[in-house]
Amino acid sequence: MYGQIVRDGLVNVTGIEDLGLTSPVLQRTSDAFFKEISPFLLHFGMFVPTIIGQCTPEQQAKWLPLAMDLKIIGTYAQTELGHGTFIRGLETTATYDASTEQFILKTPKLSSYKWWAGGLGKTANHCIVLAQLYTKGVCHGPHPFIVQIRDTETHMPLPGIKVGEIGPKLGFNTADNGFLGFEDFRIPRENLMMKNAQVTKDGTYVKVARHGKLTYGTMVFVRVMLVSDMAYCLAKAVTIAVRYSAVRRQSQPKPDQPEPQVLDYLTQQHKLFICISTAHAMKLTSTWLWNTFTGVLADMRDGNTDTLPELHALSSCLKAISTSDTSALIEQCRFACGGHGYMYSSNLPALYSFATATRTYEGDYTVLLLQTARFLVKSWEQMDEGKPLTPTLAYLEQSRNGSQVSWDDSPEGIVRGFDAVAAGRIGACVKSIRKHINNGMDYEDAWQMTTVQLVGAAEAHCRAVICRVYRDETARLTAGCSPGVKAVLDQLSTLYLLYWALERTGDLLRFSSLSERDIENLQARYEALLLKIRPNAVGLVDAFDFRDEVLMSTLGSYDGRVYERLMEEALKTPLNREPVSDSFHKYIKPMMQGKL
Ligand SMILES: CC/C=C\C/C=C\C/C=C\C/C=C\CC/C=C/C(=O)SCCNC(=O)CCNC(=O)[C@H](O)C(C)(C)COP(=O)(O)OP(=O)(O)OC[C@H]1O[C@@H](n2cnc3c(N)ncnc32)[C@H](O)[C@@H]1OP(=O)(O)O
Ligand SMILES: Cc1cc2nc3c(=O)[nH]c(=O)nc-3n(C[C@H](O)[C@H](O)[C@H](O)COP(=O)(O)OP(=O)(O)OC[C@H]3O[C@@H](n4cnc5c(N)ncnc54)[C@H](O)[C@@H]3O)c2cc1C
Repeated sequence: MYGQIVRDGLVNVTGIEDLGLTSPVLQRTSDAFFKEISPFLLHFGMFVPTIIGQCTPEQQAKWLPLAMDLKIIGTYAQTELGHGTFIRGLETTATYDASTEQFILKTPKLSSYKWWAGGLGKTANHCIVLAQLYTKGVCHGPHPFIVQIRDTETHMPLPGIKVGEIGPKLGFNTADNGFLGFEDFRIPRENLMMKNAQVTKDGTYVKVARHGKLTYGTMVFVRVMLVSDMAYCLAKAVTIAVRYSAVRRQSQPKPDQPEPQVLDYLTQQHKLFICISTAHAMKLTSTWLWNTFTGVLADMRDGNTDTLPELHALSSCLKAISTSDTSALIEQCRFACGGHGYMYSSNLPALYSFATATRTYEGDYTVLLLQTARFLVKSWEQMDEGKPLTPTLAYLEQSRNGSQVSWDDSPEGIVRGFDAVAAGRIGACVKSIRKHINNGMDYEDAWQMTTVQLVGAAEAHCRAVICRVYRDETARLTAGCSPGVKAVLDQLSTLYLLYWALERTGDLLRFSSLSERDIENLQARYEALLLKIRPNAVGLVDAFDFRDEVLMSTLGSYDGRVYERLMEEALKTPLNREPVSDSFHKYIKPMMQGKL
């Protein structure tokens, strides 16, 4: 199994390399080899980006060619058995020894062991290790080190290294996630990645970066990438589910009529068409977020970190919401395919297990939304002090006078409605925190007592951002399209707004003049729109243009031969190699004969 995985991974990687393509393409082509993830994903997805983002030019000149030519294979080992979210609580230490100009790495107890790094179990021979940096008796917090853990000739763990595979998981089972412990393991001083902080030969700590969290830069990059990846995953899942729903015929709503395609049921359209819209919404939002990210990187290259807090807040909530929505909607695609959606050969289980993992890694959902909430509350307080708001929070101004937004069910009106909900929920959080403080709580406790509301406010902010970006980008990108294409894409973006307006009627009743009659109108418009989209549903998923080799699905293949493919896959299962399993003779027959 592992051998096949590595072989496929190398065919994929070297094939891309031969074509001179870059690692984002690796993502896409690896899907033709793996239903889940390549064992080399962490190498290209985190090890290489960290060398680029955390090393000096001299260090990059040493390590980058080796990594890009696969002369070394790396991963990213930050999380430990005892800590993942709380990076400042990481226990692995790197203590500088000036007499030898080395760092001594230690995992002082079991909970300090690195745990989870993809590819660490059996594939990688190097890794980025986040460790608490000690020099001259002072701890300077978590810093990144590049560490060789295996002999590049024999692949044996180096002396002082304890490394292995963590065992089966819900998914990601082609990623050999591993554990790693250090017993007084020494590395050269130069293996501290020194772009943002340095230690001189005599052990003096020199802070380079003006912003204390640039060490966390790789995580921001990956979170930005994951939004795009979720769009891609969801597009695959809804392609499978819509094509299957066009093939599947079931039940007889009208006597003497043939069984209809299940795609003709309004409830099936309700399950699936939001998935098509959401894939588009997240793809357009991810491109917008990527452009924001590259803009902030450019600012930081000019020494300006002022735009980093907004990027952290955006990447945090968009990663949280895109992964949460995708997990839920891929499961909804699985539900829409009945029993066959539960078959591994449908590829929906693998897509789900991949997406649901992404809701956790690279920052847990709740934790990241609270990061965004921290930025929202700070922005509200700055608005109260008359300071300017960042672009994505401009809508807070409308809440300054506290007047209720009048409901307008046009697409732009609905977008403004979501702005009002976000502003209202943030304001409610600020009010709650201030109430608790007035009742004698300190700020930290007042914050903790408001965290349920804060998570909701961050989600509302994120939903408002997605709605606005999706609406604006659709208008911009369809300006030059044919009327037919424009009409269909407008239907999808309007469906997204109507769907979420109906999902958030409570908030809209609270923070706008939405009435019960307005809700009835929304529901009627939504249902009518489902019927309008139905004729184009298969065409819309075909437009995602997934080859069968990438979709890897018995239900979603282009030719629609679902039952033949299900049977073909069934007959391949090892249990069907012999008509009678030897377990019959060993166990079942003796049991039947009372001999067990
Ligand atoms: C499979 C994917 C397929 C395709 C994707 C394509 C490419 C991706 C490639 C590879 C990825 C593949 C697989 C990934 C495998 C998974 C890897 C991992 O999971 S790596 C480990 C990830 N771990 C985390 O994300 C940990 C989350 N925890 C944190 O981020 C922090 O600890 C947290 C922010 C939660 C809290 O830290 P703390 O020190 O307590 O900070 P505090 O809240 O006090 O805030 C202090 C201050 O700092 C600001 N800040 C915090 N984080 C950041 C940041 N990242 N950037 C900038 N600023 C930050 C925070 O806003 C606050 O500022 P103020 O004081 O408010 O000014
Ligand atoms: C498939 C997979 C692959 C991974 N790959 C890697 C990898 O390659 N490299 C790597 O370093 N790591 C990796 N990880 C680890 C991942 O980054 C962590 O699991 C993730 O950051 C969550 O941290 P945790 O496990 O400590 O969860 P915890 O933070 O312990 O979460 C447990 C619960 O506590 C809650 N919680 C925690 N802090 C707070 C708070 N401040 N306020 C409110 N609630 C809170 C969480 O919301 C959650 O409900 C991977 C994980 C998975 C699942």
